[in-house]
Amino acid sequence: MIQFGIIARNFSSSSAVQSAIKNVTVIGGGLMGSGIAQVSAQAGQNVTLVDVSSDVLAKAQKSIGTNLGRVAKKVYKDNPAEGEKFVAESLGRIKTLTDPAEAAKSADLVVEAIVENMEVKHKLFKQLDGVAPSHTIFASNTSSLSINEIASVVNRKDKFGGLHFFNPVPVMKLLEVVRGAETNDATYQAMMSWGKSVGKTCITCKDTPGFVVNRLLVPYICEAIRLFERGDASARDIDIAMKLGAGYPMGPLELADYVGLDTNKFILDGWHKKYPDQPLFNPIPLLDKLVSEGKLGVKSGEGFYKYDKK
Ligand SMILES: CC(=O)CC(=O)SCCNC(=O)CCNC(=O)[C@H](O)C(C)(C)COP(=O)(O)OP(=O)(O)OC[C@H]1O[C@@H](n2cnc3c(N)ncnc32)[C@H](O)[C@@H]1OP(=O)(O)O
Ligand SMILES: NC(=O)C1=CN([C@@H]2O[C@H](COP(=O)(O)OP(=O)(O)OC[C@H]3O[C@@H](n4cnc5c(N)ncnc54)[C@H](O)[C@@H]3O)[C@@H](O)[C@H]2O)C=CC1
Repeated sequence: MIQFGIIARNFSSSSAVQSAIKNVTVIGGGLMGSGIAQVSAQAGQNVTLVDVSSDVLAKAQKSIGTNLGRVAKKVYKDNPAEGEKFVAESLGRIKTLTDPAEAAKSADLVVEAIVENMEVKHKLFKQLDGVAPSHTIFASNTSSLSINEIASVVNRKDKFGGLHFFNPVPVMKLLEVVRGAETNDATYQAMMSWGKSVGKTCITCKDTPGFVVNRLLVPYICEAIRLFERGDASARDIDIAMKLGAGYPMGPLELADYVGLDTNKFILDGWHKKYPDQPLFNPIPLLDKLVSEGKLGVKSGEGFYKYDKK
């Protein structure tokens, strides 16, 4: 229920925050990109959702429709017709494309949520920099890569920053707004207002590894995996401990499965390579083993727990 309050705020005119950004291009239609497209569209913005795969785009449209339905059912519980209108209008604001360059031509803001790979992100932003209007702001939703390093390939470094959302995007209330070394004040202010306009509470972060949340969350999850690996407690007991003893909505091993064990490993390995003297970032043999066995968590049907395959 608490989560729902923020969803309602996205489009309640009395409390909505206005943003100069009206046309948003979201690149990557997976887990995060589809959520970012949803919250933007339900806040009244024109959204272009881009993915290299048209199958992914079809799947994204379906899941956005389902999640908007969840919102409508709650907000318009006494007025189902209005709820249907809300879903149809929000969906109507999202168009899909497979060509990022085409999509960037009309964007005030591009939010990138593609695969967590520096080379692939560089290739994309280099291409977009050549075609997007000069006023267009570029932002990355990266979990663990450096914003400055991603921005290094574009000319508009002053119009580049990080907009880091959390999974599930329609529910999680936080947005980390990351100022890169060259992000100018106007870009930073525009990102903050845009974040508020899509219903998020924004915090300001420097371009440090994991910003705020992941810098704390990833080592915490890793310590839980190490504790389990040592045989100090069962997975169930570790999760119960942190839910009932610390008030977390999910235990650390459940959360690791939810985020994806491959994603956890990718973040850890990247930081270990960059900061080999930080013991919190040391590789974890159990995590490596699970990932090598294809046990990636919820998405693969098994991680620390077993799940119905989606
Ligand atoms: C890796 C990174 O870079 C950063 C990250 O994202 S780190 C991960 C951050 N995320 C977290 O820490 C998530 C922690 N977990 C939670 O907050 C909660 O367990 C949860 C919100 C995921 C689920 O909550 P829950 O109470 O157990 O389940 P549930 O009752 O099904 O859902 C609560 C609400 O969220 C909605 N919801 C749940 N999952 C949803 C989804 N994927 N999309 C849209 N809505 C969703 C439900 O409809 C429900 O809404 P109402 O209250 O309005 O009915
Ligand atoms: N999964 C999570 O919990 C979170 C992930 N992130 C970050 O968000 C980004 C995306 O993550 P997910 O949504 O989980 O990944 P995902 O794998 O669900 O989606 C990525 C999508 O990008 C598409 N794609 C890849 N290259 C592309 C390109 N050049 N042009 C257009 N589309 C392309 C893929 O087809 C895929 O559909 C990553 O940088 C990740 O680190 C941030 C917060 C949380």
